[in-house]
Amino acid sequence: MADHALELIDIHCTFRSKDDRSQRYTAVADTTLRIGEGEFVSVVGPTGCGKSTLLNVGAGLLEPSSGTVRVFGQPLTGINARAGYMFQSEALMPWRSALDNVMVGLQYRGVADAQARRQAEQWLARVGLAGFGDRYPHQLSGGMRKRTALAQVLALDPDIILMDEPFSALDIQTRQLMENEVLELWAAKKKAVLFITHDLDEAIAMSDRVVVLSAGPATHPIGEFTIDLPRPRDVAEVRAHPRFVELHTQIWNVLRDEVLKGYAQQLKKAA
Ligand SMILES: Nc1ncnc2c1ncn2[C@@H]1O[C@H](COP(=O)(O)OP(=O)(O)OP(=O)(O)O)[C@@H](O)[C@H]1O
Repeated sequence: MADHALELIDIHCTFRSKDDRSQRYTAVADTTLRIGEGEFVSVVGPTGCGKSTLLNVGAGLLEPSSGTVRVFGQPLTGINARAGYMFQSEALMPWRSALDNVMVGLQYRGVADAQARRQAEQWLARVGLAGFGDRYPHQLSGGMRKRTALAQVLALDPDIILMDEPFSALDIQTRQLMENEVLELWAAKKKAVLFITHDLDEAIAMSDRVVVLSAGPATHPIGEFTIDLPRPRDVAEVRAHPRFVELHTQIWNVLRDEVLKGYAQQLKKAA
């Protein structure tokens, strides 16, 4: 069905255990996740449950042990060329200026230098960094580096955007500013977004749909909620909406036990 931008169908992912190489660890099992064209879907789950694993499968960076990935109806083989990714960690090249960091993906795609420069400048301006193109990553604040990374992804105009806790390292005010900016840019272009987060408030404030994953091993979806809050949204203001509070309670009721299980597992691993 072409009305899905990304489909992960009956995905299983097993890894060799880090502690005992003869053992296998099933991180993800029986997981089906579909993202419609233009839909903003968040995946929440306890720490270490398999959120990034699923995102990597959607990106084509990790081949699942079994299951199918489809991109606009076509089976995915290799890297997902219709997707752009934004990860938790810094992806900027420290030896390149902000402008060069945004330009590099365009040049790699064969865009001529002058045009790549023009487009990169436009994208830096759109994310609020006009005039900062000649700064190197170490000369930018954490929020500015995230904006540069966002411009880098959006400049390539991907049909699917995969985001793995992109703002978790930011202070709360910068984070909310960035979340609102992402929502504005998304509303203008309506790309399919798969957004991974620990933060239930962030997931509800941003999304059309929130999928809750169980604690591992064999993580799988255990709840799915349509977020019927009005748009456009301001992520700070929407938290006071009575429907937000209601949805938060409903989702947290599903998530709470999994978070406790995940936490207990982390403690056991650390012992
Ligand atoms: N390449 C790998 N080899 C072995 N185990 C792995 C590998 N990648 C992930 N895992 C394990 O699979 C599980 C899920 O990891 P994953 O990073 O997907 O979780 P997560 O939900 O994104 O974590 P976090 O919330 O901490 O970001 C973890 O137990 C992790 O140790």
